[in-house]
Amino acid sequence: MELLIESVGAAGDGVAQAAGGPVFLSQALPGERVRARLSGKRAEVDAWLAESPERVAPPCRHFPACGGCVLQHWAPEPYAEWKRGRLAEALSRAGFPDAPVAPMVTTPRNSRQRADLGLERLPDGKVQIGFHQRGTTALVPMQECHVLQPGLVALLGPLAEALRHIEGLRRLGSAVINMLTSGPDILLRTDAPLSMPDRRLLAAFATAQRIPRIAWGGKGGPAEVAAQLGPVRHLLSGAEVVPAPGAFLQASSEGEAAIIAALLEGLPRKLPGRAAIADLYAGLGTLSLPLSARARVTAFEAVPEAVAALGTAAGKAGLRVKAVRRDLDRQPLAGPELREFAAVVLDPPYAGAAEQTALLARAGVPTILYVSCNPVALARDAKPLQAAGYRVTTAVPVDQFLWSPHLEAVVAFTR
Ligand SMILES: C[S@@+](CC[C@H](N)C(=O)[O-])C[C@H]1O[C@@H](n2cnc3c(N)ncnc32)[C@H](O)[C@@H]1O
Repeated sequence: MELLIESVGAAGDGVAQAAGGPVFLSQALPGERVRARLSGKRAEVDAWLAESPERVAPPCRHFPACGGCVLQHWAPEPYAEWKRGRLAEALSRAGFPDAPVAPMVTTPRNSRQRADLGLERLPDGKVQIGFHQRGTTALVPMQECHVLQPGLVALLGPLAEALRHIEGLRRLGSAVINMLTSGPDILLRTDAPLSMPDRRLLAAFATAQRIPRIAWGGKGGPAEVAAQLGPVRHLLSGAEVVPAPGAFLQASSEGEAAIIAALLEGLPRKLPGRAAIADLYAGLGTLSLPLSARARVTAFEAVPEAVAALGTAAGKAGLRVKAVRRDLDRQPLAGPELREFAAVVLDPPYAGAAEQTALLARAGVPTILYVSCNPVALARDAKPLQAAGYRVTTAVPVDQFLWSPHLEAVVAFTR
């Protein structure tokens, strides 16, 4: 059948209307006409009858097989406007149709400082490293990448070669690589324990590649250091933090700076002298540390290693940040304990923070700064704020994950 693509959906696919309702087509752009075969809710393109003038040549040889990027074929301006529109739509769904959504802050190519990659041993013993194919568990072995930092990509060939000789990797594993101030920091997870020769091999690899630390863990288990050649440190707004292996970092330092700038912009110009800010889901303190320039900060986070790292970093730098371990799903901040805060920043994981936001709304915290990586959760979590009389004063979309459908946003709600 012939289809006209009307829009791009939340997952980055073109959307057309067929007799039975909307159908989704990979790599199709608004205004394009295609001849396609229907397969459930999806359609496979047989022929492109009219192409969009917004179509561009994807820069990466792995596109579209690699699941890391789905929108490399779209020109930067309409792509940016589409992402901005997703934030406007999410806020509109929450009851804020007139929210002042800023233009999207873009992040450069080759700027991502953190990658979570798959590992797979092939029948011939070689090891492949890469992102997964979209919607499958199959790996696309990475030879180039236009979103990750070049230094990170350059490590992958030598890492695959070293892992070839590691007995602890039987078939499948993963590697989180954080590009820290002190150099690459690698957390390997494999399907068998490391042997002594494995540890020696990893130490030799770390020496050859100047990698201060390689850690290892089983699937989902605790991580242990497998090779440590030097100190590990990372600068966050000028403060020196020692992240645990695999620790959460914002995807790029440019995106991190944009989020911090949007937060500082969203805070009231004048905070009372004794004012305090709460930073919920604080991680290593990426946001708490710069916020402490405006007021004292209490940072709440579930992961004990992150709480310890932030507490130590703030103490050493003499910053007014108190780090508190707390599982905010089990024990969200509520009622009287919220009264001391002039502003609350929250940066929850993908699932959002439904209960916590409802409690913030009920407590009437004057300023709530929501850092979201999921517009669907944001739309849901912002509803109680609308019902409690909050308005959106600033809303900044940040393209932390270039060419993916993921959207990061910083939204200021005030009352
Ligand atoms: C999106 S990250 C943000 C981290 C930090 N704000 C930053 O900018 O680097 C979400 C953080 O929430 C933490 N987290 C996840 N579930 C949590 C929970 N139930 N209670 C408290 N923190 C949680 C994670 O450990 C992670 O550090």
